[in-house]
Amino acid sequence: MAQKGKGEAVSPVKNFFAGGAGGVCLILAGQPLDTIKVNMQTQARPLPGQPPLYKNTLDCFRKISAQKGIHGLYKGLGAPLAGITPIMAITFFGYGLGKRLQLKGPDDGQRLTSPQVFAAGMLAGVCSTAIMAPVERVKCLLQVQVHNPVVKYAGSVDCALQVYTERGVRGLYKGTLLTLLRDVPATGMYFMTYEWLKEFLTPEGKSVAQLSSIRILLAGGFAGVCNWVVAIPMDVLKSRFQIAHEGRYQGFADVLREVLREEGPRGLYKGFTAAMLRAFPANAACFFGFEVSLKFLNWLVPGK
Ligand SMILES: CC(=O)O[C@H](CC(=O)[O-])C[N+](C)(C)C
Repeated sequence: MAQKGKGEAVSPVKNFFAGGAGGVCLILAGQPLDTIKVNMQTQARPLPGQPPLYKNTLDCFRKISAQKGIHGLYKGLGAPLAGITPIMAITFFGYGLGKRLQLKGPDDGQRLTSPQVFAAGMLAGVCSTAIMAPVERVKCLLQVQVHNPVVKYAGSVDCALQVYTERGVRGLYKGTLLTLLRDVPATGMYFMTYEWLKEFLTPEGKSVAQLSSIRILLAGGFAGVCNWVVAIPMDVLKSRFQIAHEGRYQGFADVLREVLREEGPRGLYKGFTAAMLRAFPANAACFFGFEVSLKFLNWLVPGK
């Protein structure tokens, strides 16, 4: 494909702050559908002859909002807001670092190829897992408690403290391998799709840096969808593993076996619709927030 303009200068530090702002936008736009996704993925198997608790995404939305109000859909918001902001900051930092490591200099004008962008994205996935794993653990525990009659956790901090008191740091980091397996390839896909689409959507004779807001939203939205197409099977296993009682599974192979035995390969795509419905607006908002913040930072502190 023809190169549309020079490669932009990359500053991992500016990426860090702009990524944090993108993370806030992502959560505000995507949290209700994330709650639905996790509840769909983790609902108990119905007894023979009984209907499932949630028949589909819409049914899950109706039941949770009828039971707990719209507030119920924002349950566990504290943890992702406090967690996703640094996660996205680190993700974009790792991505910037991955790009910088492959460039000759911070603004050498070279554009990275798609595999190089994918590699930078994978590095971002490794970096973000350090925070992503415990944040996802707390978030999943809180989200599934929505349909429990007994409220065990009063909120994100209480949940993190209880898990820490009962199981220590290992308890908080339960599901780290699955988080890595989910996010390393998915984050590669995320950034590769975004950069490719930005280039694709740039009109001939224009530079990628001049891309309109609507096209940034489109590229970001589709990047989120592609992230989840790759991530969802591992996400199903991760969510189940992270909410399971101690000793229920020996490892993730156990969870995989159980899902395949009980539900077949379709079970690995549970919550797919909710994940996709959330992915587009959440990531469109995220990349838009990121690009606007980066422009602002470049105006505030020109250069690297
Ligand atoms: C799983 C996750 O958090 O995905 C992020 C986007 C989203 O929809 O939440 C992207 N990324 C994995 C790159 C952080």
